[in-house]
Amino acid sequence: MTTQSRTQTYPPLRIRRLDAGLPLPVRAHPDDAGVDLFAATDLELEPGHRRLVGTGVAIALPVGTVGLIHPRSGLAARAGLSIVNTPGTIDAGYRGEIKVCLINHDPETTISIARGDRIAQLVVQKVELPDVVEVDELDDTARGDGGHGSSGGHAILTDDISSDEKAQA
Ligand SMILES: O=c1ccn([C@H]2C[C@H](O)[C@@H](COP(=O)(O)OP(=O)(O)OP(=O)(O)O)O2)c(=O)[nH]1
Ligand SMILES: [Mg+2]
Repeated sequence: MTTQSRTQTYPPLRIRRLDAGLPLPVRAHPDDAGVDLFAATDLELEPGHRRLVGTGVAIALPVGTVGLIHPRSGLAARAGLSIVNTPGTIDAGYRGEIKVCLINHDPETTISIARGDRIAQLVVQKVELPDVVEVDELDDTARGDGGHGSSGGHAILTDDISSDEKAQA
């Protein structure tokens, strides 16, 4: 028995199939965030290689939303497949084919993808569209300009450890 279900209705996601031989992309489960996208072509990705792959669909997102193209975790864990520019950004005004820049992160094994395989997922989110306004000063905050590990607790790279520390380790 499911414990939760949709309580809200959402505007439909308008998808145009550019490739009638592929099924309409859908969510694997009704409450999933991602709509799975198919590969429109067969391809082989050698270790470390990347390829821009068509999905055979175009969409019309409402203004004020963005489509984010995320990798699928199963393929990432099993095969090392990911997306170079993850998450890819689909602008509301884009009407071309959604393409995915796949990359094989596995150091040894070539990944074979067949036309019709689900290679990525589209997540639609609301987005702010503020005008860009130049200012001379920014307000003070507790963090200020500290970043990139300033709060500590990050992993130490082997090369960061001095030879004395290595000897003690
Ligand atoms: O993974 C992606 C990312 C983008 N796009 C499409 C939709 C998006 O609206 C357009 C532009 O994407 P982006 O702004 O990320 O690329 P850019 O390099 O800045 O190109 P542009 O100058 O066209 O904005 O390309 C895809 O099909 N797949
Ligand atoms: Mg751009």
